[in-house]
Amino acid sequence: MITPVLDIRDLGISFGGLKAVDQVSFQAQRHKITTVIGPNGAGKSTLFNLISGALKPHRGQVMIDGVDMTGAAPERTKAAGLSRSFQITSLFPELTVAENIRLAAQVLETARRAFLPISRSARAMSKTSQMLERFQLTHRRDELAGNLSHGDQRRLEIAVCLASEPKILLLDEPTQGMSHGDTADTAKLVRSLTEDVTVLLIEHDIGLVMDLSDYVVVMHQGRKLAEGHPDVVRADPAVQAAYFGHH
Ligand SMILES: Nc1ncnc2c1ncn2[C@@H]1O[C@H](COP(=O)(O)OP(=O)(O)OP(=O)(O)O)[C@@H](O)[C@H]1O
Repeated sequence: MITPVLDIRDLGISFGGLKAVDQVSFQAQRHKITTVIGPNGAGKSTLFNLISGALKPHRGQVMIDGVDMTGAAPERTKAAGLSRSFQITSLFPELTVAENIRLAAQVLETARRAFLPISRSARAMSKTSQMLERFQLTHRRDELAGNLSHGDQRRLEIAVCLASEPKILLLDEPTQGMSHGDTADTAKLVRSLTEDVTVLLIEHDIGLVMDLSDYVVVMHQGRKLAEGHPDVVRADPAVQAAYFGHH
């Protein structure tokens, strides 16, 4: 049997009496895009916090590539190959575009080489150039990250996440606040990421979800309401009632 890269089993957490995530199970298949959707307050961000280790679940398990990482701190899930991009920008605005990427790529150097001067961090330097080119940011490499447009910042954030060569990328609304053109470019970019990583996405733009996702998990009031291929999920009457507001 093939081990799923991410296996969520019966995951749950409560805040006071509120079951924010309740008995949620699903698997993300390697090099595919799995998207978590659901109305506001459905538990999507909490689910991401449980997977990345920002929150410890009260029940259930998080398996990364067959290894039990339940409740492991974010540094450990990161070392296990999980990288997360936040809704709120997490770049260093006072560093250049290239420096932001190189900092993340520094983990590729062996421990012995990690503290070498920048000019001798060969792997990190080459990864940085590769990311700049792939994300069409080479012409902006020496610009301060804080001076980039919103769309470019979001793309840089994804480049930073990818620079450490993770197995799984958690993207929380990568197109939020983007123009129509930037959204289309980012969708293309996210699709191309599956060459390298497995993508777990939170996205509100339902058109984008249907275009982009290989698999959709629908959450509602903390629970998994449905899962499957985008077309199957869209046709599900329970999903239509809860999410699209139809009856
Ligand atoms: N730290 C917390 N303490 C108490 N309640 C919380 C906490 N974090 C989330 N909640 C509650 O848990 C529920 C799920 O919230 P969550 O942010 O995960 O939903 P979401 O699906 O990501 O929503 P949105 O689409 O609005 O981002 C909500 O009712 C929220 O108010």
